[in-house]
Amino acid sequence: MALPYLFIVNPKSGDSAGKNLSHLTDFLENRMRALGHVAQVVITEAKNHATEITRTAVNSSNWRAIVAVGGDGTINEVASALLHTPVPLGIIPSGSGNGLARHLQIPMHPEGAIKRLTEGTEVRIDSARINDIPFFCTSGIGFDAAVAHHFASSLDRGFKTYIRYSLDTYKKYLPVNVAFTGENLPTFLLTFANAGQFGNNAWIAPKASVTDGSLDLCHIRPFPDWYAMVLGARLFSKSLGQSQYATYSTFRDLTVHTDQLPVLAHADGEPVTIDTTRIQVRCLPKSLSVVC
Ligand SMILES: Nc1ncnc2c1ncn2[C@@H]1O[C@H](COP(=O)(O)OP(=O)(O)OP(=O)(O)O)[C@@H](O)[C@H]1O
Repeated sequence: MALPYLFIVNPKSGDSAGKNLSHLTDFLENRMRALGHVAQVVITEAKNHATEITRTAVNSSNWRAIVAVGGDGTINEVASALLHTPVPLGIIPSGSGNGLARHLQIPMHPEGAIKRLTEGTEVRIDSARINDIPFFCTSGIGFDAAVAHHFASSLDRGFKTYIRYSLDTYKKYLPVNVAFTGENLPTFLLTFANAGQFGNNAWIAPKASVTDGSLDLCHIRPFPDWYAMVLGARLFSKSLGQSQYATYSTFRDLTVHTDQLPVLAHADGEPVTIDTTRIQVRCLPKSLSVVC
């Protein structure tokens, strides 16, 4: 008999305050059954629960795929437990930004995402770590981390909330000094990108590839206030590489020093606080299978 799929649903992701969970569960089970597959659906009860569910599932059964139904935070929790295993990750995007799903061109609509899940191919992609914290899409210190920390305090999610919190953070934000590759630079933002976007088609590293065995480094130095709109426009038109304030390179292993403790960082949009001034970021080539 064909192996079953396990769907792990985050009820708190995206614009999901009023998400009808029994409707979603029925939809996933019925749609999969109609396509001739067996599906089991589990709903998370707290932060990090998805990692626990995945770890137990991988150790106790064989699965065709374990599917994160949520945003980049949910993917991070599921994928962390699938690293270096043969079990592939599936994605049904239902987060606020869905950066990795968009990068992989997985349809945003559940119907299309299920079709991709059942008909797509398995690809071995890179993952990464900031210190010992795994990430799959982007991580960073500076402005994007400040937004992630601010956003985490919000009860609302979704794209509009991201924009509101980004503008709010910008008004109070002060650039930091960061040392990397032998230079100490005033920094608005320093992003480590496995995939190309933060989510919502905000392309921070348009040339990033999840299969090239390296991460893209995007450094944006402080800019005058009038330039913020230009930067925003460039972010959403995939042309940040043409900005005079942005510098790009690629790396496999990078050491970053900052004099601000604790360091506010993010991993896939989830706020992370680091207690060391020395930060190590490294790529783990081909460490995760994804159906896409
Ligand atoms: N049952 C739950 N109760 C509360 N929080 C949860 C639960 N399940 C998961 N979470 C947390 O919800 C947070 C948000 O999840 P996720 O990142 O998937 O959605 P999002 O932030 O709306 O989307 P994106 O990351 O794509 O912008 C994560 O930090 C995750 O750990």
